[in-house]
Amino acid sequence: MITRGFDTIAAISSAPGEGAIGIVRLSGDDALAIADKVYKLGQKKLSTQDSHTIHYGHIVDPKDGQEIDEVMVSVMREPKTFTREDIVEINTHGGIVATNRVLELVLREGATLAEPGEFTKRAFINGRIDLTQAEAVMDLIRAKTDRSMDLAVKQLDGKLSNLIENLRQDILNTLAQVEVNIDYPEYDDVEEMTLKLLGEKTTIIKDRIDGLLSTAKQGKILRDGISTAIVGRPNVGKSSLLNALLREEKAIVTDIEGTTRDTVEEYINIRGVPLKLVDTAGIRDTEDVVERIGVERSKKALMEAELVLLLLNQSEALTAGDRELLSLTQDHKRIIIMNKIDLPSQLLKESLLEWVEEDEIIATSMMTQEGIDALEEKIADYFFSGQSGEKDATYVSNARHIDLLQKASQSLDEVRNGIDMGMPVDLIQIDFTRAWEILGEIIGENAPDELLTQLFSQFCLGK
Ligand SMILES: Nc1nc2c(c(=O)[nH]1)N(C=O)[C@@H](CNc1ccc(C(=O)N[C@@H](CCC(=O)O)C(=O)O)cc1)CN2
Ligand SMILES: Nc1nc2c(ncn2[C@@H]2O[C@H](COP(=O)(O)OP(=O)(O)OP(=O)(O)O)[C@@H](O)[C@H]2O)c(=O)[nH]1
Ligand SMILES: [K+]
Ligand SMILES: [Mg+2]
Repeated sequence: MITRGFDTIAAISSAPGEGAIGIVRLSGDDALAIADKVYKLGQKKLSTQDSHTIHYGHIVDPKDGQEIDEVMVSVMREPKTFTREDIVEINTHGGIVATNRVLELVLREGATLAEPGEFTKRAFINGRIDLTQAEAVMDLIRAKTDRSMDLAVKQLDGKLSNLIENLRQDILNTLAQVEVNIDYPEYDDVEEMTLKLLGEKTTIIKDRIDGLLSTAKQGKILRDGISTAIVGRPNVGKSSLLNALLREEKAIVTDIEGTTRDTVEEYINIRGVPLKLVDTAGIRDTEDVVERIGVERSKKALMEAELVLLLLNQSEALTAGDRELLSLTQDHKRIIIMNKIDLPSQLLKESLLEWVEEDEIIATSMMTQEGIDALEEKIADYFFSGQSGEKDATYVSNARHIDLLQKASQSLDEVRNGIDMGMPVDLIQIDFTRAWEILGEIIGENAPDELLTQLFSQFCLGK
């Protein structure tokens, strides 16, 4: 894909399906020439228009003169464009047929169908953005909460890139200083001085890398959300809890056991902590085929969850089913919710302490909303212990970045070991340089084709 280089690509850049306006985007040297072939408004030519202007007209099939759509066409000339190539955006009437027909026409007239992410890939290859910014484009599209969106926008702005660039510059400056020392060994203690310099810089740079790595756990949470399963036997109030947290009657609530048949997923923001919340079918043995499949899905959601909200009905005594769930979730990060405290109590907190830690328990009523606030606080505390207010911090959230930062940190450990073991400077320099190279991989320097293909193939078509 990368070697194809500079042909002119085209794709539908708006969401598939019906919409008010659809966008067919072209990028490359022939974008304007191709657009001219299909655009019609009197004698007007798009190729003679100023950059960053928009034009009313029609898309007409040059073969038979048939009018395809009434459009607005944006003309953007390189280099100040998304891809750093000439870009034409044809704004069609939204709808599957109009956008598809315009796309087919420009493909017939010389454009090549863009691969997923190819526009963004060109922005990267042409040097407008680095790899972390390209990855941020995808994160931005996928973001499900305000916090994950904020995180992606910062990365798109180059916040992470700048940090990485600065670290690399520091390493480079140090290496240059080491070279100078080696080239001019006028003094007897030059070796000692050089090792001292390397040692100090290694500590400073490694501290900064480790500092970034320490944000990884929270970064991942902010980006992906915490997968949270609401589980419990039938009728304990799981769907009522989902609705209470969403503040919306999303899931069906009835007094019939087995109301929820399938898992229901929602993204929500609880005090800055994004959750992927899954309401599940009440877990019990059942003859009902559909419900049984639902129960299997509940167990799967439970197993995959990072956080389990286990509901008990405190107006009933603990059942065998409750005990099974208590033991099944033992090794999970969990909150035990004693629900229905508006009803007379049959289940004492004290009797639960045999099974669970006191601070795992919280009491609620979905009828009176009592305890919802405390629950939200507990969830936020679990993951942020009061730090969720740090809006301006840079978080690393991407597994690829985390992996490379760890490797860079390890190379610096090697540098430190080398110094401690009295290794020669030129060997120590190798590990120091290695850290510089690894940091370069984060921003996509010398990125191998396979990596780019793999990364950009995860993008949407037309992006
Ligand atoms: N119609 C339309 N809307 C869109 C996009 C698009 O491609 N087309 N975008 C697609 O994702 C996003 C906007 N992202 C963009 C990022 C950079 C440039 C750009 O032209 N950058 C140049 C020039 C900046 C300037 O004029 O100062 C540059 O960085 O050199 C354009 C769009 C969201 N909205
Ligand atoms: N009194 C009282 N009733 C509640 C409370 N929470 C839920 N309920 C009621 O309990 C019944 C079951 O609630 P659901 O939210 O459907 O329970 P569920 O756990 O999702 O049930 P299944 O999906 O069937 O497993 C409904 O009639 C709710 O109105 C509560 O705190 N107090
Ligand atoms: K129910
Ligand atoms: Mg339910």
